[in-house]
Amino acid sequence: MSLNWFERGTYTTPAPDTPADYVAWAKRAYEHIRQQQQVPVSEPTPPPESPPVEEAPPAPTSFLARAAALRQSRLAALKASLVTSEPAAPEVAPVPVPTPATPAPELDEGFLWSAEILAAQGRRPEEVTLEEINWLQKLRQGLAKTRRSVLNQLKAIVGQGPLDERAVTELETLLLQADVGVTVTDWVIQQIQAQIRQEALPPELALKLLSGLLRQVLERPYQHHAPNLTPVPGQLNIWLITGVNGVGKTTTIGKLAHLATKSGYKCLIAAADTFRAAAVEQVKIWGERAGVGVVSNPSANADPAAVVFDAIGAAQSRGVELLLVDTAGRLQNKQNLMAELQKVRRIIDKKAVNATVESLLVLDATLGQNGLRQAQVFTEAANLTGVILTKLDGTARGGIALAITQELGLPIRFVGAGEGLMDLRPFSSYEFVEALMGI
Ligand SMILES: Nc1nc2c(ncn2[C@@H]2O[C@H](COP(=O)(O)OP(=O)(O)OP(=O)(O)O)[C@@H](O)[C@H]2O)c(=O)[nH]1
Repeated sequence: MSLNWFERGTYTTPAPDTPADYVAWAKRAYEHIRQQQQVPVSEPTPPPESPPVEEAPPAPTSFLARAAALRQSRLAALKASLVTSEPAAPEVAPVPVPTPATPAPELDEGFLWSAEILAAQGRRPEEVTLEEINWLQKLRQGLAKTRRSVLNQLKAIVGQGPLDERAVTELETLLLQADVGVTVTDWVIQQIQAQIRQEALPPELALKLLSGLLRQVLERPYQHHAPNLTPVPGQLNIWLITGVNGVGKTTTIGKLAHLATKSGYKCLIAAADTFRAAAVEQVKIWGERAGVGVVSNPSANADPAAVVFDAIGAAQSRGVELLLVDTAGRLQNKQNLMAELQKVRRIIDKKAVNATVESLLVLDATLGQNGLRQAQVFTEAANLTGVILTKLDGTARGGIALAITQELGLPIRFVGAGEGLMDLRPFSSYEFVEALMGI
């Protein structure tokens, strides 16, 4: 099977020890990606005229400035080493360079940051793909608003030195502003206070402590749910995709279908949001983009359960492994919504006895705490097993991810950070917190 894009995997390679090792790792990953693209490594990185580090920027004083300067110097070292280790340009007639499927990677600060995140998780540079690097950069850019509006101030507080009571109060305000929610904020503050009562924390350790606490909150649902959500190959998996209209359900189904086909799964979509005719048309367009068939019923206001019935039949006869079911999301009438989702569920349980069923709620991150209230309704109606958080690219409320895991007790399974086919990936608490807090 090809690379499984649903798997987060646990990697065993030890993370690099020193900053220099991280640079070497990034260099190998960069060269590996360039080789995969069959583009000569030589042309895009002109030697720095004079190493940027030696251009004597004003002496950084704060912890944040020092960290940024350190990253810049690593980047300069990485570029320089790439240039010096190149073979001489071959003296052969130019061979037409195949057009790469995706543009050549930029060896920039974003690449280095992404490489560090992958290396720290025990990945090997030879396994890394450009899509992963691009995704991490996208996630980091997506969370930039949250980071800038709130968390940069937050880091400045913990980065200034030992935390006093005033700093703790400021921390509290900032976490609430990021839509982290009262419960999580209280818990984080309690933990931090317990720690600073014992010792004054240097800035680096205070930041680490904070990141660790945020990760703990995001990972709490794994006590009751598996940490990964991967379709079981060779059997039918049915994922019910629920959520209010406009949160990005259809787009998400298209993106999931794309991940599935890329990973080698046989995938099918059931257009069971029959309430709006346009919804069926939209889902068909996404199905086409992802190269996945769509089962629908052309008659107006067709019974969604009947569409699901037909789709299960088609899935079983075609050996489909992942059936994605688009459901209606109107909330005007909770009873109807509940009855409809329950009917769909009954059909699945009857007709696909052995299928692995997931019920995933799509939430729009830009709605912040309001999204959580919608979620309560679906929790009652749809027997939810996880959440997909969309539109992280357009919000300063990225902290809502923490409120979701805390308040709903459900794992975040995927995050969306853009409108393109590739802009959705399985959730990783490590990557999320690094993108949120990353310097
Ligand atoms: N910026 C951004 N936009 C997104 C994302 N996901 C979806 N969208 C946009 O959100 C809008 C609504 O997306 P849909 O997929 O149609 O939402 P829906 O929940 O299916 O809504 P209905 O079709 O009305 O049921 C579209 O313009 C999408 O392009 C995301 O991760 N980031």
